[in-house]
Amino acid sequence: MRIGTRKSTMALAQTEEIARRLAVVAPELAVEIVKFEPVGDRDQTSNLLKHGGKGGAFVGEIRAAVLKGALHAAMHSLKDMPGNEDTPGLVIGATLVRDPPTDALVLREGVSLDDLKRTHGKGFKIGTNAVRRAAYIRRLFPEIEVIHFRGAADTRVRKLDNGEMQRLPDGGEVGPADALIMARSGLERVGLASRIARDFTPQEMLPAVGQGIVAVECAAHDWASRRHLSLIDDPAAHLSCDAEREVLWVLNGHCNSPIAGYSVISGGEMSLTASVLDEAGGQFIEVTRIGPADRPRELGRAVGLELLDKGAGALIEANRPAE
Ligand SMILES: NCc1[nH]cc(CCC(=O)O)c1CC(=O)O
Repeated sequence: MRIGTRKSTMALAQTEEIARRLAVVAPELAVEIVKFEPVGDRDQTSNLLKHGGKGGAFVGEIRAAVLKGALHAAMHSLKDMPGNEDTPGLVIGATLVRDPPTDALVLREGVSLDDLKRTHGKGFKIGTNAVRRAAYIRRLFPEIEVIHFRGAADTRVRKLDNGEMQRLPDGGEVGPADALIMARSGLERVGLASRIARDFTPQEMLPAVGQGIVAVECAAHDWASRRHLSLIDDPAAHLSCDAEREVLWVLNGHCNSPIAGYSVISGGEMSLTASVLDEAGGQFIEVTRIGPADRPRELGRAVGLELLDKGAGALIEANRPAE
């Protein structure tokens, strides 16, 4: 099985995890990891919107290789997979057991959490490229300055520590950052979890749809690969994937939309919370519903429709990038 992946430290760690799990359940299968450097990684300056958002920037080239048969499978962070359109011919063959879904604060060396608290965020620069994180951090620390910050997980922390400026698409630059907000799971995968100064609970900062879940995509007609991938599929993660992504689908979420969604399964029930914010964090619509865990799409649909009833559509359209 040839599995395609980005070549960042985090992506390779995720793909190696897939290979390890396949080796346990299908020892006869030879796995080859094929590294790609998609445009979103080659260009470290532009806003991702220029490359068709996260979808175009990170997953487009690898998907094309699966579709033409050059790869049997593609590794994706589920969080980075576009949720408002299908890719005909491809299916998610496996979702791995979910890693911690939450976001965390990483401080520049020499800066303490007390400094941040004392200033109530004043004069502090927090780097992130995610509209959702920017919106939540502005709710938590209203006076904080949020700056555009790009790069693979380990690169981002290195830029923070070195006090590097972030180049901007318009030729200017911002920085240096005093802190970053990043996914705990990503930091763990690149061996930087010890740098976490504070974890945000899902209540403080609702995770992105699919955060912490590694997905493996394959061709719909490739039954051999589908059978192998089904052996490493975690049913609970797959149910959460289906519920959370249904919300994105109903909301027609684009790559610049501040949408969050997180589900928890307990016994036979699933609780799904999703929210839509504006970038300034001033407007905030949140919905929670509970339903049978084995009907995740129904639950996701109900949550998505209730968000629309409460006015989410206008917030999402206001942030939609021009075509
Ligand atoms: N867009 C980058 C990305 N894609 C997935 C993760 C890690 C978390 C995950 O697996 O969901 C990250 C890094 C981050 O958000 O800090």
